[in-house]
Amino acid sequence: MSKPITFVTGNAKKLEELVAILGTEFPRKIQNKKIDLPELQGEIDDICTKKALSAYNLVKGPVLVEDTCLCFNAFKGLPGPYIKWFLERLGPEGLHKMLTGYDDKSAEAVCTFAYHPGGEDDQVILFQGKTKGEIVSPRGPRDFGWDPCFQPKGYELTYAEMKKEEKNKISHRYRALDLFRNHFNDKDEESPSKKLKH
Ligand SMILES: O=P(O)(O)OP(=O)(O)OP(=O)(O)OC[C@H]1O[C@@H](n2cnc3c(O)ncnc32)[C@H](O)[C@@H]1O
Ligand SMILES: [Mg+2]
Repeated sequence: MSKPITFVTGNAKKLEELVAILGTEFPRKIQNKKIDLPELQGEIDDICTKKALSAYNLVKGPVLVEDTCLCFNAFKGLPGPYIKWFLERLGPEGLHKMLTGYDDKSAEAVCTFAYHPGGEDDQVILFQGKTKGEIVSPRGPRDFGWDPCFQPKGYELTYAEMKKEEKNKISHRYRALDLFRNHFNDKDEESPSKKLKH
């Protein structure tokens, strides 16, 4: 029997969505450790790889971490991995106001899971999912991050206004977890979609 995978996150909402998306069919047990790991500056793949390695150093077993970016196209990808600090200071209204003066309100939500299988010589594997959308004036409940100001492309509702099940069918997190799930189901080991060893 394989060891359980410890999902290390300080964010209860991420955990809630992971549990809902993976459902009961996922072949490995996932347990949670609530630690807000330090995140180094840099490009997303490096941030995630280092986050996974620091989680592995704490847990010394299979670990999973996740980092979420919100990338404004008008800002050439920023705030990206720094969205947490922008959101904390400015709120969803402020994120929308940042784009006043720019015609291009398009954005991309990017979720990267980093998995360390837990062995001393193992490498970190990344699974990345992206959902395109637009930054709008906030609408809907305020229980999860920037959900009120992100309206996915092709939808009339913001993530916050959508039913959880609906968000979980199209979200950046769903797409990343779909690759993660396939990795364990051995379906797409050689998939060309982003799955990199670090
Ligand atoms: O402990 P970790 O896993 O790092 O949790 P965190 O809350 O620090 O998360 P990040 O470092 O990935 O920062 C991402 C920011 O975006 C927010 N966020 C993440 N996923 C989101 C989603 O699906 N919808 C809305 N906001 C989200 C989250 O609350 C943070 O403010
Ligand atoms: Mg964080």
